[in-house]
Amino acid sequence: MTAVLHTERLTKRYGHRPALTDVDLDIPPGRVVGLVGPNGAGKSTLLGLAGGLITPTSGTITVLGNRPAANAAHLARVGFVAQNTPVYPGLSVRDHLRLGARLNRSWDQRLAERRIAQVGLDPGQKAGRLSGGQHAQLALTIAVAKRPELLILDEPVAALDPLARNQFLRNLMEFIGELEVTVVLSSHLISDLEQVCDHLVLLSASRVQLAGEVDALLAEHHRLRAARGDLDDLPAEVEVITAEHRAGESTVVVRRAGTAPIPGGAHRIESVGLEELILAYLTRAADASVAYQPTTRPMEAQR
Ligand SMILES: Nc1ncnc2c1ncn2[C@@H]1O[C@H](COP(=O)(O)OP(=O)(O)OP(=O)(O)O)[C@@H](O)[C@H]1O
Repeated sequence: MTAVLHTERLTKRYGHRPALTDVDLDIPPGRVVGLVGPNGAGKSTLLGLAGGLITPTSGTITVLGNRPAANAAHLARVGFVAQNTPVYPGLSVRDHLRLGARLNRSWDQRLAERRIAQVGLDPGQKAGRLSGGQHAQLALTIAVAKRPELLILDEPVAALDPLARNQFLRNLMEFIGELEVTVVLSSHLISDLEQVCDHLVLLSASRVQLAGEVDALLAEHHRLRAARGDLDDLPAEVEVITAEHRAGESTVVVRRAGTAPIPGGAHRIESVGLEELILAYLTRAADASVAYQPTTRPMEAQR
């Protein structure tokens, strides 16, 4: 199956600052991919590279079998909603749909009008007068009405209130079903991603820390509880992601390769949820970056 998004050692630096380092990814078609990571992890950079807004420093990226934004026909196959997708303030919602129809050969006017009505946007309203949430809904409508094969959404729900967010995600799921589109969606709201994503990419400090199908990742990870010290000698196939020690008990999140047996020392083996899994990897990445931080004490004070 040809990957919708394929990268090999994809790297982007701004000056000396790495935004993305040696990223190898394969996103199969039909997935809804949640892209997560702390501020500055490289999420927007990855999405910008996929949308052809920026170019790599090294490595390669292909989108739908071609380089990003290769030509007009290729651009038409990708819908992109950035964090602050521009609209024309002086044009009405209806004008934006007209413009979309003129610029996109595969434009679906009925889909666009239905969506505008569903989310309660007034077609006569000037885009410059829309709220942040309404603005996001208009940008998404334009992106889906192109009937893209790949829909890239950079924190689309950040500006929405909880009710609008819920409505946005329900709408999105409806459209995903109808359009048979692959979606890559970045968000800090893990509970939202949990509702819609079947694939996960976790970035931290410019690198991919975890990637794969959500169900497979959840099946590979476990929470072990044991008396403190009983989990000190885990076999090599059982990788410790995070460990917490409290009141004589250790709680450890582990990744088990294949069918390697869980060690006998654990008195409880529990499954983990997506939020716990993501937090475990983010904690590990944050701990690693603290461990490698050079001391910030001035030389004078150290003497
Ligand atoms: N145009 C730019 N010029 C210089 N540095 C940049 C530029 N864009 C991003 N960066 C840097 O690249 C790194 C990754 O930024 P990016 O915006 O991709 O992160 P992010 O994961 O999307 O963050 P957030 O969750 O805050 O939106 C950061 O260190 C950021 O400061």
